Amino acid sequence: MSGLRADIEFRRPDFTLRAEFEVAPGEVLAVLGPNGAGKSTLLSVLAGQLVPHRGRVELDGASWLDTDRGINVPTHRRGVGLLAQNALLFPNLTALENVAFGPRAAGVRKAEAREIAVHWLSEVDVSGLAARKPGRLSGGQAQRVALARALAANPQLLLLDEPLAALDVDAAPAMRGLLHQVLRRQEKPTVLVTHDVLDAVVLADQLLVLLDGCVVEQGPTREVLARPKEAFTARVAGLNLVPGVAAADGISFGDGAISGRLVEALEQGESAAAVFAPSAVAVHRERPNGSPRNAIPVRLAALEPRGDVVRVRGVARNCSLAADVTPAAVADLRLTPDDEVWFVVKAAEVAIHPTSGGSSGA
Ligand SMILES: Nc1ncnc2c1ncn2[C@@H]1O[C@H](COP(=O)(O)OP(=O)(O)OP(=O)(O)O)[C@@H](O)[C@H]1O
Repeated sequence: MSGLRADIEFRRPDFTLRAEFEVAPGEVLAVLGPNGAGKSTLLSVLAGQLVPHRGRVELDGASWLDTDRGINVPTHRRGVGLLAQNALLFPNLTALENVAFGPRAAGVRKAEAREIAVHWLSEVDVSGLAARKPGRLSGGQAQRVALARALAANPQLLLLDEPLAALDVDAAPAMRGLLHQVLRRQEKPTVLVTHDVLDAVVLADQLLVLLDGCVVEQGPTREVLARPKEAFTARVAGLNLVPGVAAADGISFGDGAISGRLVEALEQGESAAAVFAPSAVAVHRERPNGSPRNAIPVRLAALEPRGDVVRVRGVARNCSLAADVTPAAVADLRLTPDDEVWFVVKAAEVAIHPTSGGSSGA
């Protein structure tokens, strides 16, 4: 089979990681989980830096690791491209020389390695910085060069380890948008470790949630996040996420629509999601008349006290949604599970993100 297949069991005295997954060529798998869940351990096993007690890792049918057969291909022969939190560029080389380094190390002639580097610097939108050394690059620019360097080596497998975590709030969205563009053109499998659910929404086709070394959720990103089974996933998701397809000023979602702010340019019909916070949602018994706000029909599932507010959970066309309202509002509206209500949210509070994957989910 082509793509990545892994079945791993890694033990430490107080910790065991068990995970089994496949990532098809061109697909992105996001691994999400709290501190200590085992995300870095999993990446290190894929990269060959840690050897598990039991396991198999295969890429395009070639075995990288098979503990039963005593196979363990060393890191430098796995063809893994790694983008870490920090760019880790060679300080004495220019951006261009940093990117050309991988091809040169693989025996490509100087002029050709330079051409490859020029191509990848342009793919990540930093052609103008080719002659600069890392000391004169911003964090976001350095991370783009590091991405170009990882891709220029023509890796069999791309590993992204919290690639946006060290960027400031201005640089992270731009880099996320760039990764979205670059990864959708990739033909190799990618594994992305992240704390940020938005990275999974925008970049990943598949999502694997780890808790204490165990896989607690696994499946298409939008399905897992729209219908989280685990409280942890619902909490990290923390945001309402409605999968659909891009429409004029938002998404269409079944026979309804949700308007919002486009985070990136989107073509109509492209797969997209509307993302908004539970605190932005008001709950109404009747559909508000003549209001420009979004109104989504919801069947209530549960009411959970959370500090000063009550989290009202409901389901709209198979998608779990949450609203945070005051206890007084819950009492006024006499909300109880199974009620049919309207979740109302202003378009200005809704972000429309492109999402990975071909299926519309609408
Ligand atoms: N070098 C090590 N030696 C011993 N135990 C370790 C080592 N590295 C990690 N651990 C432990 O293994 C478990 C998994 O850690 P891991 O770093 O894979 O988690 P993580 O999900 O990447 O966490 P974070 O989000 O904090 O980076 C944790 O219990 C951690 O304390």
